Amino acid sequence: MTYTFYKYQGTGNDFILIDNRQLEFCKNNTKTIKLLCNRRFGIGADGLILLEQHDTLDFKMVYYNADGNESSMCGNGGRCIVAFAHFLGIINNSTQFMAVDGEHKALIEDDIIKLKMQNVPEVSLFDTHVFLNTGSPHHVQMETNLAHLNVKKIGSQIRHGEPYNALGANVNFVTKNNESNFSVRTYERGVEDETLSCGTGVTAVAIAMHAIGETEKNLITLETEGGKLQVSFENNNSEYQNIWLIGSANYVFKGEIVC
Ligand SMILES: N[C@@H](CCC[C@H](N)C(=O)O)C(=O)O
Repeated sequence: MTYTFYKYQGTGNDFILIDNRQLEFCKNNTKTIKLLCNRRFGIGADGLILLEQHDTLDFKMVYYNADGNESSMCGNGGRCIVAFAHFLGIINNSTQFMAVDGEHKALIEDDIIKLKMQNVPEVSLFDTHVFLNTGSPHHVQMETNLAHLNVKKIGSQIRHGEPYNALGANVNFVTKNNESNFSVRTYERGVEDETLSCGTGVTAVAIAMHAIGETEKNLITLETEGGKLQVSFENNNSEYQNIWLIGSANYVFKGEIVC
């Protein structure tokens, strides 16, 4: 079968998007999805996302990492699929859609997509790092020399080591620039490399920095290798609520694949 694919990126986290409302895409073929995401033998992407129909909401998002496996929530992918649904004419400037971690609301203002994330009821603090789940599991640790850090090597060791082991976690390294601005580099599980930006990752970083007292702000700017993102939230009795991930999401190109 021939499918039209669309390439989108959100602060350099790039995705193949496919309109699968007819449920024709070979979604259980891990090898094919991995090949499509390969940067030398395929289209090249950090992940592949299917837009499918949902009974009560505007659409459903199905997310696969570049390794071909379906995974947990992707924040940048969530912002990209909203831009894609808008391009397809499925939605206007606001939407409610289903993802693997539940319902999400989103708002569109030009190329800025504001995505509401699930509440975060628990943030685990350790001497060296913070662990929390923002739709995907995230290890967050502060670093003084972010620019020279070997993110792939150290991130991989942490992702595969105790206590994460085979299930793994995404690993975020952070430097504080000021009360409301932090720089972040992320090693992504399922891509098994550093990506230019991770949406659930910067969300985790903003909340972690608040939880450990590095900031009292509730609107944080995160500088990633692929650009700026913003995260806003409320903290009520140690649960983080009303969390929004804000940033650009853009169409790159389209093409055809046969599989
Ligand atoms: N790029 C993502 C996170 C995608 C999921 C992650 N790789 C995992 O498997 O946990 C984002 O923008 O949130």
